[in-house]
Amino acid sequence: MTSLVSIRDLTKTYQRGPEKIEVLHGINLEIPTGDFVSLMGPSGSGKTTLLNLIGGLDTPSGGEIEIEGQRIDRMSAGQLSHWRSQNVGFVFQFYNLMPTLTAQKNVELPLLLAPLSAADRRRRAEIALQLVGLPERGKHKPNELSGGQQQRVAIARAIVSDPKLLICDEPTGDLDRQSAEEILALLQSLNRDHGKTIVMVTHDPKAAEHATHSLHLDKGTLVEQVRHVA
Ligand SMILES: Nc1ncnc2c1ncn2[C@@H]1O[C@H](COP(=O)(O)OP(=O)(O)OP(=O)(O)O)[C@@H](O)[C@H]1O
Repeated sequence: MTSLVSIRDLTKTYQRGPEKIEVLHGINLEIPTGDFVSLMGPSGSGKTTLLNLIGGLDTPSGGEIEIEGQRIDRMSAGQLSHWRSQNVGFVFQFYNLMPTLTAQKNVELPLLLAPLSAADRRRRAEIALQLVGLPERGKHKPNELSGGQQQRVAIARAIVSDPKLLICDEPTGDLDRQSAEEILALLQSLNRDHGKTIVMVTHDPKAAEHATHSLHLDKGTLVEQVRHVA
């Protein structure tokens, strides 16, 4: 199986005042195309740091990150931002929707820089909202939607540019059990039926069970990798 993500000897050091703190200590990891990977571990173990490096939101202190054959650790800030917009969709715990915009306009946001007509943007956002099960909520503002519905809008925004990779940081962390299960089922369907490779940080072992593969980080080191039987 080919890898979508190849990570070699990855380190990340933060400067805190005069102190340098290494939070990732030489991670080696292959994520095959089509995997749904959960990333678990204690608070402060480096999960979000690793996730942000894979998604190109931050740059490593050492080592290599290759995604679909592209060395993203060697890209300039401008190249990385362009690469992200074409290749990665992001889903966060608190949805990060624009409160003044309708669901439809929130989903259209990542398309504003693409060479598309307004009608094409509208059509693509409608398709994405249909895919997440919210075809009739396009005109609603985020505060008129439940948490689960807001997360669906955020997922529609993440997939509207058709990226291969979805990066999810605690996507169910703010939801009740039933809404969480619905969001996890949606992520599973995007993985199985639409070929998205997903990397998801979670504290919830039940959420991790929906993944095909679990990784465990402890104090900046990968300590366990488990492949789930489908
Ligand atoms: N920008 C930063 N500057 C300095 N230190 C940071 C920065 N970001 C994270 N850290 C530190 O790096 C370590 C790992 O943080 P990270 O957020 O990756 O952990 P985590 O496993 O995602 O934690 P949690 O489960 O609590 O979200 C922590 O000690 C954190 O304080």
